[in-house]
Amino acid sequence: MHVSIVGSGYVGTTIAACLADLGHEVVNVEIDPEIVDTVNAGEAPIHEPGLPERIADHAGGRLRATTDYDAVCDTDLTFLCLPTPSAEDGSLELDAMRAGTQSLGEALAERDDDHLVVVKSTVLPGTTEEVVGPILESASGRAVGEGLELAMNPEFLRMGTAVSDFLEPDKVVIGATSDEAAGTLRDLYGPILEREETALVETDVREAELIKYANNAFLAAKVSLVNELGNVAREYGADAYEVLEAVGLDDRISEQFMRSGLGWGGSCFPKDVDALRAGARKQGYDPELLDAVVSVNDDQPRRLVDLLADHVALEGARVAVLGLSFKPGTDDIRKSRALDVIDHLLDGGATPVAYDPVAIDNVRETYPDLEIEYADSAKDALADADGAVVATGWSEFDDLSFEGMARQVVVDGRRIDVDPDALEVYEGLTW
Ligand SMILES: NC(=O)c1ccc[n+]([C@@H]2O[C@H](COP(=O)([O-])OP(=O)(O)OC[C@H]3O[C@@H](n4cnc5c(N)ncnc54)[C@H](O)[C@@H]3O)[C@@H](O)[C@H]2O)c1
Ligand SMILES: O=c1ccn([C@@H]2O[C@H](COP(=O)(O)OP(=O)(O)O[C@H]3O[C@H](CO)[C@@H](O)[C@H](O)[C@H]3O)[C@@H](O)[C@H]2O)c(=O)[nH]1
Repeated sequence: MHVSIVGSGYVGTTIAACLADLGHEVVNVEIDPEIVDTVNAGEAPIHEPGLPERIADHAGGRLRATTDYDAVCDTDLTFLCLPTPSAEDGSLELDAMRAGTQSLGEALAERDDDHLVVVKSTVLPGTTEEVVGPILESASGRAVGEGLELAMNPEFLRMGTAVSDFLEPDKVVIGATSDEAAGTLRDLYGPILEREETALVETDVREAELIKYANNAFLAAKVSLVNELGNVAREYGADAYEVLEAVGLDDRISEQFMRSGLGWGGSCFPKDVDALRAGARKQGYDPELLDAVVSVNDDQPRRLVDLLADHVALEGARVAVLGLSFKPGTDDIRKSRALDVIDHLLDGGATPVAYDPVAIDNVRETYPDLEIEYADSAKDALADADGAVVATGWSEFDDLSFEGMARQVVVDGRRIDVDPDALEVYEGLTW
């Protein structure tokens, strides 16, 4: 099929390369010309395992990128992979969705062929039918249901494993306004749906929209619960990892998402839980449990720095910060807990010396005024440091040598593999 994808960020670029891999002709429509040039040069604009080789294989062939919305006219369907960030008050902000939908609608006005528009972005119930649909209709002069179809198809891929998550998902959720729209998506995902492990969920648009938020809220809540249990375990002098490993053997609970420590960050959980909380309040419901999920999470970085401060006077201390990305395997630093750790260290008067294998440039560009030092390796970050905090669980931190530190005081928010007996102080946040 011929597919256009509006927005070539983490999701749009990944699914474009994967759909090209499945044999579709794909064009990314993106406002950032630098991203467009990068994709057309056969390179990945983000760090994501499996993506560079796919873009290199298909760019100039089944995959291209452009800033020109007219490209959608040569395609059968368009995915909207636009950002849906939080506004100041945590509510869902739809400016980019509105602007992108308007441009898409204007482009589609030029053609009267059948076209399916699929909302891939995470949006609250009602957004697809009450915001996207009407903008499309007014900008295109066409009516939804009359050759212009609308669907919502949330995405569950994770950063760091985005390619395999997309190609080998647990489920594909299709919320369509017509059988025709659902059928087009079933055809598009043919090889993915043929896998025995892929469940197909066909539902109404509103349910599809909410499934995505419920999924993320559930996972974020699980990690916050695990962190609360971890904090309690530590007070009892018990190892939360041993406790939760046993708990996870219960099929009803599962072993996944059981890593306690510094908590959840990233481009999705924080904004999606906030949007759901704000949305629920707007509907007249007070989401007390979700509020607690956030406050437990918000406290973990401070707890980690307090733990360090039990052993090292922060004022004037040189502190190695190991890891900056919000999780291993990605250069994404959005709402990374490492940044909160850095803020607390700075508040305490310490000098953070940060190292990350792939995310340093993103931090430098995003926070040019951040008064920290950067190191080219973990070894360099640790050199002469009075203490170290582990903020992201990159595997290269396992079995790291802490030699060269002024004092071998290590506090760990991610449970890396270390030999505690080889260190002056080793403290785990929840063990
Ligand atoms: N990142 C994830 O892991 C993930 C997973 C599932 C769902 N989602 C959801 O997918 C959506 C996109 O997320 P993302 O992480 O890819 O965002 P992103 O910020 O990485 O990418 C969005 C892209 O859209 C481009 N853009 C903005 N306005 C545009 C316009 N008017 N026309 C064309 N391009 C425009 C931006 O330049 C950017 O490259 C969000 O709703 C997010 O919640 C993200
Ligand atoms: O046991 C765990 C598992 C995760 N995390 C943290 O939780 C955050 C999110 O991790 P993960 O879910 O693996 O990464 P994301 O790429 O943010 O993916 C989530 O957000 C995406 C965007 O909505 C969804 O598509 C995915 O299904 C959902 O897992 C990260 O900070 C992790 O460090 C923990 O602290 N402990």
